[in-house]
Amino acid sequence: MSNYADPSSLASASVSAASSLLQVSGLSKSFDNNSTPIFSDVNFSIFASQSVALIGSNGAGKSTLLRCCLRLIEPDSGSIVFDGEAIDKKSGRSLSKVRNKVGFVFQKHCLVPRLSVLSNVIHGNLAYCQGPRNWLHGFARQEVRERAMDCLAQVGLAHLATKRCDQLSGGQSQRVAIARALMQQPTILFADEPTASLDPQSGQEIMELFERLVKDNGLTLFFVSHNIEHALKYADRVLGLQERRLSLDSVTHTQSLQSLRAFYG
Ligand SMILES: Nc1ncnc2c1ncn2[C@@H]1O[C@H](COP(=O)(O)OP(=O)(O)OP(=O)(O)O)[C@@H](O)[C@H]1O
Repeated sequence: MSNYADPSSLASASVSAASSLLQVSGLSKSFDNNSTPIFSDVNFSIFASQSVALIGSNGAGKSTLLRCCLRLIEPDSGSIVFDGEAIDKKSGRSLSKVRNKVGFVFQKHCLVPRLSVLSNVIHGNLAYCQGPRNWLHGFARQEVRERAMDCLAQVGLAHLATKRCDQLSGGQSQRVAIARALMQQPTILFADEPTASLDPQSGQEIMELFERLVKDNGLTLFFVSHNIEHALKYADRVLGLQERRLSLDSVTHTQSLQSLRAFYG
């Protein structure tokens, strides 16, 4: 487990923004004006090279919270400091610049089915490209192609570079999605239920891949999961949304399957 300033309590928001990669303070969100918020006054910090799991029942607001952290969904109130920069008031290009530091992996990997694995990974570089020519890997610069191959090697799929994505298994597709996210050279990876559609073995392999990326590459991981065994095994810290609050913020080694099951009530 990584060493970090202790977030074993809800006090993590008091740690200074300078020491955290992502600091969220007083975040609230409701979808309809004046309706009961999905969550309110959420405070937490994520530190570099940490793996942090976010758990909670269906509908607790996990995906919404993840997206609010980058203002992909606009929060109603609260402040967000990412990599030392307040992003509350940013817009346009300066907000995109911050978002480019974040790799996203979803339950549904959203690959382009008819394109090759390599082309899909190269798409991860689009944020850094000017013009549409780079959309096709045939036009991508050699260094970009080499980096894409390197990302594929990191997820163990270099040998499938030329295969079409609609010929991959679910686990392989998720690896391609991770390679595509790595192509962005992210500071942090946000993963929303990355193993939910995978069988237990493939799901574990994906979590082991994340673990390696955190330990060996120093990547920071923020993942949503309903799998509390994964949360305990692969996260340094676990956050839990319940009854519209972030009511759990704990290092995982003080938690157990029993305590996390109890959290679900
Ligand atoms: N765009 C939207 N408009 C209105 N309500 C929404 C919207 N997106 C989400 N919600 C509502 O917000 C609540 C939280 O949804 P969210 O998807 O964040 O929960 P979750 O904890 O990720 O759920 P699950 O574990 O089932 O994926 C739900 O009641 C959902 O219906």
